[in-house]
Amino acid sequence: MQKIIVQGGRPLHGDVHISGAKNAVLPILCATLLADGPVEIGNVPHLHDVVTTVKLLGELGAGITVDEGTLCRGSGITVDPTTVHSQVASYELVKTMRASVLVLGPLLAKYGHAEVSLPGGCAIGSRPVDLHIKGLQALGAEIVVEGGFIKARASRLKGARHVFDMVSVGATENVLMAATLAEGESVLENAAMEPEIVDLAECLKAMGARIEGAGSNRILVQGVDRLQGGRHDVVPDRIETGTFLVAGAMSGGRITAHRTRPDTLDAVLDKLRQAGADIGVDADRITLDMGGRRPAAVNITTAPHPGFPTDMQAQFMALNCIAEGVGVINETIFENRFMHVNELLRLGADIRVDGHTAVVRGVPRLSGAPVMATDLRASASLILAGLVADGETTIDRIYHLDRGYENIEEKLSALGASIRRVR
Ligand SMILES: CC(=O)N[C@H]1[C@@H](OP(=O)(O)OP(=O)(O)OC[C@H]2O[C@@H](n3ccc(=O)[nH]c3=O)[C@H](O)[C@@H]2O)O[C@H](CO)[C@@H](O)[C@@H]1O
Ligand SMILES: C=C(OP(=O)(O)O)C(=O)O
Repeated sequence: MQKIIVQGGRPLHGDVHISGAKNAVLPILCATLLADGPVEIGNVPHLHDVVTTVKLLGELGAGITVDEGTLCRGSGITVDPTTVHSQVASYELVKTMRASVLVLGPLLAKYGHAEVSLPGGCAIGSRPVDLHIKGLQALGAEIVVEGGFIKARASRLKGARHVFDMVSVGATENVLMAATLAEGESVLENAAMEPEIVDLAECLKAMGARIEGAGSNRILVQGVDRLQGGRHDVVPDRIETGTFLVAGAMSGGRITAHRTRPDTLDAVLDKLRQAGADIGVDADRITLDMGGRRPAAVNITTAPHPGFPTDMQAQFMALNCIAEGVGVINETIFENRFMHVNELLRLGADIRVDGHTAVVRGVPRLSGAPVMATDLRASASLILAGLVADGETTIDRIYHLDRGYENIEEKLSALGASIRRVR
């Protein structure tokens, strides 16, 4: 089992290059199933979740070509869906990565049937898929849940107006992908507005889909008979960007994140400014300068985009742990996303949890200790805390981290952190 060892106390300075977004590339890889020809995807991050998705597409029969380093940004993956011969996504793969459920809409729309294992819950919450199912049913699919599988059929999906009961990123993605090949017009109301939805829509449009309004809560899709191959570069990862900026802020340093998209990070940048950081923004660059200051505690309530992202909650919890003052964090998206609290307590943090609310009283110093990663962003928060703790912090179970951060140790080392992976 691999571990990460961090020696705390070094301010971070310098430049970091941001990778393509995990939460954009996974739906985009699934969307390639809709095409009648090869789809080339650029700026693909090297992540375990990407490997799992590629494995799933391979199991369905798609041809996969990986072009390492042939593109100036990230690597490229070409998916040729013309050889797909199976419409069944097995439990073995879906259970390791819930984004696999995003093959449901594309397979159903393209082949008229699909069987996808129910993803089940995960450490951060129960994560149901009823909204995905209801949205596809609105397009005319017949769906039963049987033997742990979602079994869907439709001779051809039919465009419809559908209002999502609540904002769901995954359900919006699944239904949006399915609607591209449905007959006639679909109107998706109360749609999620995340930048990853916009990126998915851009990729679908490059394949010939007719979509308007992605990024707003009302998406219009004119169904087409077929989608062709195309090419698309994945949007930079706003959560990776935010994680590095928080690391800079906690350490009192100055860092510049390159190849990012500041316009996807408004809520996070606002909170960093409130914490006392000077933030400079360019078209594809963000510079954070803390000038050696200790951050001020910030209050946070997670919400669908453009609200504060749940995927940045754990990292800001780490910031509040060493901030001046008291920060109150409300988690409204996932019922169990405070798994990092007990580990942060082991480092000397002062946190009290009551239901969905955590009250964090900043302490001047944390002290290094062995801790255990429980999920992806919890792992990131423990690294951030370790970077400013006295002495050594050892983080166990870091396989969670490899799902969503490309070369995090190398990137942090280049900024001056003392961090290494041991096997
Ligand atoms: C709105 C939101 O912030 N979504 C986050 C969610 O996306 P992800 O797509 O995983 O989750 P959803 O956006 O679908 O979930 C939002 C909420 O809706 C509920 N729900 C969802 C689907 C469904 O069929 N039924 C149902 O009740 C969920 O339990 C949750 O409380 O996790 C991702 C990974 O952390 C984040 O990148 C997304 O920003
Ligand atoms: C929890 C996350 O991802 P997933 O939905 O893939 O588990 C995340 O990106 O923070």
